Amino acid sequence: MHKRENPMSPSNSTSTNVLTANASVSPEENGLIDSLSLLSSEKTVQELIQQPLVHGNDDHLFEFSEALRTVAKALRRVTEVKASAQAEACEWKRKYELERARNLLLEQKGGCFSELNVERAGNSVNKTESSDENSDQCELCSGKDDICAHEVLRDGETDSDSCAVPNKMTRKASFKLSWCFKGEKSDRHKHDIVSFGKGNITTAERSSKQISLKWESPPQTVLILTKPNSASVRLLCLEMVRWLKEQKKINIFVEPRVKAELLTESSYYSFVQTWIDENYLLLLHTKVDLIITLGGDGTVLWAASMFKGPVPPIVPFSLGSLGFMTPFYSEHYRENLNAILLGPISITLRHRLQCHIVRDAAKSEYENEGPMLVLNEVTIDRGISSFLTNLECYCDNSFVTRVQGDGLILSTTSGSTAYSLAAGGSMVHHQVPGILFTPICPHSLSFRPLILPEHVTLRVVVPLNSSRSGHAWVSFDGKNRKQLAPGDALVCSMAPWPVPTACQIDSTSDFLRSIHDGLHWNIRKTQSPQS
Ligand SMILES: NC(=O)c1ccc[n+]([C@@H]2O[C@H](COP(=O)([O-])OP(=O)(O)OC[C@H]3O[C@@H](n4cnc5c(N)ncnc54)[C@H](O)[C@@H]3O)[C@@H](O)[C@H]2O)c1
Ligand SMILES: Nc1ncnc2c1ncn2[C@@H]1O[C@H](COP(=O)(O)OP(=O)(O)OP(=O)(O)O)[C@@H](O)[C@H]1O
Repeated sequence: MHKRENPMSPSNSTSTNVLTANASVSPEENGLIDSLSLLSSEKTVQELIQQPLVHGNDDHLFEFSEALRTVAKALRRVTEVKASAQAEACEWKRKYELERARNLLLEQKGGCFSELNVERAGNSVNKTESSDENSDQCELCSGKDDICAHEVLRDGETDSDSCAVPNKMTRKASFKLSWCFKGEKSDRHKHDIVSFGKGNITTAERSSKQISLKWESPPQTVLILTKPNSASVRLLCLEMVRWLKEQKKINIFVEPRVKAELLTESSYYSFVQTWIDENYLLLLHTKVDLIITLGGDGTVLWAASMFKGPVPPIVPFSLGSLGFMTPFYSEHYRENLNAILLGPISITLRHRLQCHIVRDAAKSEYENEGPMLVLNEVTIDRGISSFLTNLECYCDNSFVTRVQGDGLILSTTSGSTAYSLAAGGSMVHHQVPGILFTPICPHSLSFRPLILPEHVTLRVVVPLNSSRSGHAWVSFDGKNRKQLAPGDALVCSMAPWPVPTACQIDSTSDFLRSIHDGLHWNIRKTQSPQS
């Protein structure tokens, strides 16, 4: 007959663990306590269940061994239920992520397919086939040097309701983006940022290079956005609309206010398209190949704020006072637009920050606010309060600092020449990936501005105990001020949708020109040579 082993015998590994743990209690008690903690391991549970029953004179030992087996079985049932719940949760998560990825893909392809009945254009069979291949491989990447390509899209019959011009077939132009190196198209773009072959660490990419946009099909639809209340802007708009329509056969969208202005001028402009329902803006990026802004930096900010997702390339014409983001001169609009409609165009991808307000009083996630996208900066300040702000700042959950002063600016690199600069922050080239952390009038001699990497998530909390300063105020690109109550937080990270702006020359030349011309940066009379 098979000799059953005593589970408490030193030869048994489980019982060895059980018996050697705690010397201050009896072996039986000690074994039970430690066994319970060990039972959390699935292997241990299995081993205990498979233990043979104890046969011997010691009734206590027998009972103890039976109790252990019962506990082990119960724990195994719990583990099984938990595992199956986890598997189910994983499966739902996978389905959710698949569905989400599919929706994003559809959105990138051209908005809500089902709502708008957007189809791929059939004007070129080869082109459609090749874009199908690309979309299988990677929706956005189609070649070694290419960053992404748009597909040619066509509207169906059903989207006339919110648009002044009914059932007009408009196409989204197809384009390719590629990296350039010192003005040349480079075939050296690699996806590996760091390689460490043979133990030697080398880097291939440190920041994005100049990006070039090449049209694959001609752009056909342009959205013109204008600064309000300006006679010169209005005149230029009238002229530009006529020129684009008559010389370039371009479809034109304007804001409802501008359409009304154009019609007051002449009924000739009735071909210009607009929208009535603000929801139409959600799909505007699927219609528009280019955006032209006529105004100053504020008009570029306005243009960016209209697009909560992807943004078509912006061509900013300067009709303002400073024009950091507006490199094109309005006097030369014909030459500039001729060149841009033909392509290729050097573009700057201006990163945006996406911000959420997490309310302390919110009962569920849905009561929080966001995302709000900013091209320049998000500012948290003391508003009309005469007390210092008291803001706790965290970076990826690590405590950064407490801001005691007038407030804090979280800025993009595009915004580095705006409010952040005025508050003592550095000017940063737009292609340097980073988030600027700039205090406003900090009451501390040692508070210097920081630049943090672009992948971090920043959280600025108004502490619950901030009894003196109480509330703080948050504003987005200088607009949409909202109050933050004690306990509320602003959470901020890099948005996935940059604002592509056309360059006059290239990103670096335009940046340097803007700080020289706009700010007279480092202008000083040259010291005369010693005589
Ligand atoms: N003390 C300050 O410098 C201060 C205070 C408040 C707001 N602002 C800036 O104004 C911006 C809003 O601009 P607006 O045109 O709607 O308001 P606005 O008409 O009041 O213009 C503010 C000024 O900021 C300039 N500006 C805007 N963005 C810039 C940028 N990226 N680089 C350099 N200068 C820039 C504009 O050209 C304009 O001269 C905010 O995002 C903020 O950066 C600056
Ligand atoms: N299409 C628009 N609709 C409503 N407001 C707009 C529009 N375009 C611009 N604005 C607002 O008008 C204001 C002035 O615009 P903008 O900054 O372009 O002109 P500016 O002040 O003359 O130029 P600069 O900023 O170079 O000094 C800004 O606050 C901007 O947000």
